[in-house]
Amino acid sequence: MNEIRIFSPATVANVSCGFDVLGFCLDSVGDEMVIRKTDKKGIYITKIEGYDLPYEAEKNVAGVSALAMYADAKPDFGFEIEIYKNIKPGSGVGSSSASAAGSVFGMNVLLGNPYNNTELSYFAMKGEALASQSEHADNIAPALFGGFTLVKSVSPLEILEIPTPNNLYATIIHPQIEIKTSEARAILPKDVALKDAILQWANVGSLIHGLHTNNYGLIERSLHDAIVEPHRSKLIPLYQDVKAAAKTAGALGSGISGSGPSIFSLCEGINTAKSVEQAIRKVYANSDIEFDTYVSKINAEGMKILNN
Ligand SMILES: Nc1ncnc2c1ncn2[C@@H]1O[C@H](COP(=O)(O)OP(=O)(O)OP(=O)(O)O)[C@@H](O)[C@H]1O
Ligand SMILES: N[C@@H](CCO)C(=O)O
Repeated sequence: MNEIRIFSPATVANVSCGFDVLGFCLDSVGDEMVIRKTDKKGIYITKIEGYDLPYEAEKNVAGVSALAMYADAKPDFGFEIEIYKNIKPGSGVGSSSASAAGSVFGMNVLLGNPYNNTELSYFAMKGEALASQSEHADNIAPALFGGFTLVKSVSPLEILEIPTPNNLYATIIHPQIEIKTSEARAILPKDVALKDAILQWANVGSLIHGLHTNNYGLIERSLHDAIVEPHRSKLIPLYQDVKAAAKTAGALGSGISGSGPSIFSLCEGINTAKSVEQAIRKVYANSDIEFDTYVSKINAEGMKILNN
């Protein structure tokens, strides 16, 4: 195989209480990428469609992750990368991660799969760091592993796969503003109060237990963020109104998707997810804010090969 076309999924990071640790994969939105071998050694981004992004490999997250893997693999050929971007950069559903993870996933297949998903996540984090000025894997991991993931540690990198209840859906609303992850990280406090930390790790533990036991009530009671949301929600217009409308329409809970501005709601069943979508659309419909919404099942597979 000398060329591969893939679907590289959008992802939701943090998942309320799990800042920089938890994430899940979406299946209704993602980028497409083509990676092909070339005789010319090195990494070359040869086509970008959808959004205006750098062609220089060192300035594009897809190229940075690819270069990191290339330096380790040392093949006697090069790779060309085409990016067909559907995920708006700065939207909060892992646009940078879809590129960073997709390039190394595609290269790995063309190399005969010498690396596992944790090793691929390591390379992809190098690309993610270009976008967010920090190495975090909570979008990268669900994009590569699929489903829900927990990043146990970054150094050494250890990623845990968490079971996904089969009737869990996500409703996403994306107000058309851009929030760069690097900026949304810069406003966070360096220290947290012990009482908030206790609440946070209690919720992370109970959320994980709820996912393991298909306990939707426990998932609902765990979707709270005492540490990051109070600072970042100020960046998102009508955030509290969206949360309230989603809850009234039956959502288990809502939170900021990644660094925002997208807002996710987790729902039991597709009918509830669609009702929540209708309810939260009304919140922005009465404002001058452009937005889009979608409902997505949790994508248990992650990356998809489109040309095999
Ligand atoms: N291939 C790429 N895809 C997306 N963004 C890229 C890419 N290469 C460089 N960038 C830059 O990375 C930034 C987007 O990453 P950022 O992490 O801020 O947003 P996001 O990934 O969409 O959201 P989040 O990480 O919160 O889910 C933009 O400044 C964009 O110009
Ligand atoms: N955990 C990261 C995810 C960014 O998508 C942050 O919130 O800054």
